[in-house]
Amino acid sequence: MTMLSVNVNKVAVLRNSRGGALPSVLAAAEAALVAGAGGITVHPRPDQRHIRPDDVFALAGLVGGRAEYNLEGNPFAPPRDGYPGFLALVAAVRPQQATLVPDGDGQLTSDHGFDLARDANRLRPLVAELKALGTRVSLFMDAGAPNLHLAAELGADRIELYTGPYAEAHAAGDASAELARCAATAREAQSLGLGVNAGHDLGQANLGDFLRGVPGVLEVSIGHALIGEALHDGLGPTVRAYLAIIAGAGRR
Ligand SMILES: CC(=O)[C@@H](O)[C@H](O)COP(=O)(O)O
Ligand SMILES: NCC(=O)COP(=O)(O)O
Repeated sequence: MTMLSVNVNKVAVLRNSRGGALPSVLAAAEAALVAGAGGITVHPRPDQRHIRPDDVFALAGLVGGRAEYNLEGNPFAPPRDGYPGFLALVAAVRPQQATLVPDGDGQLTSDHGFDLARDANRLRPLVAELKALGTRVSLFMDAGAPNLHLAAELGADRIELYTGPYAEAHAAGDASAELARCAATAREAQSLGLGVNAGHDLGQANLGDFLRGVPGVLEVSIGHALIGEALHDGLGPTVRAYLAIIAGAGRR
C-alpha cells in the first residue's frame, strides 16, 4: 500500500505570515498522524520562507519512531544566516528519509529534478554520507529523465517522481501522455532496484488516476493541495479522504 506523507510546509507559510506561532506546524503534523498518515514531510529551504530549522527539530521529536520523517532539500545549498545546510539538518535529526531536490532560492516551488549526467559525481559522496547516517536517500527526478541508471549507481535508494507536469495535464483534461511517462520511469527505476516515491501538486482530484496508472509507488508526499483542502474540510477528514483514495487505487 502506498504510504501517505503529509507535507506541512504550507502551515508554516500561514504561520510566518503573521510572525507568531499560529497555526502550529506541530499541531498540524500531529493531526495528520492521528488521522492515519504514515509520515510527515518538510522542505526546509535556505531562505526559510516556510519551514525553519527549529521546525525540523521540533517535528523530529514529534514524529520520532512513530512514523516516517522525510526531509527534503538541496544538498548543494550552502549554510547561511540561520540555515545550517541540508546535510547538517539530516545529521542532527536523522530522519528515516532524505529527499534531495535541486531547487534554488529563485524558484517559486520545486519544478524540476536532477540532471544526473551533470550532478551524479557531486551527488555520490553526499549520498554516501547520508546513508552512513542511516537515512534512506531519494532523488527528485523528472519523469522521462535520462541516465536513471546513475541514480542506482551512485547509491540512491529511491527516486521521487516529480508529478507537477502530470498534475497540470490532468487538470487540463488529458494526462495520458504524462501518466505513461511516469509509469515508464517508475518501471525503469524498479528494474534498477530503486524504490519509487512521487510528489508535487498531487491532490484528491488526480491521485487515484496516478496510482492506478503508475505501478508500485511506495510513498506519495502531498502538501499544497491537501492543506488547502483541509482549510475547508479539516485536516483529519482530509487525510482520511486521501487514505481512502490510496486504498481504493490499491484495490483497482
Ligand atoms: C519537492 C516538492 O515538490 C515539494 O515537496 C516541495 O516541498 C514543495 O515546496 P514548497 O512547499 O516550498 O512549494
Ligand atoms: N515531494 C512533494 C511534497 O512533499 C509536497 O508537494 P506539494 O503537494 O506541496 O506540491
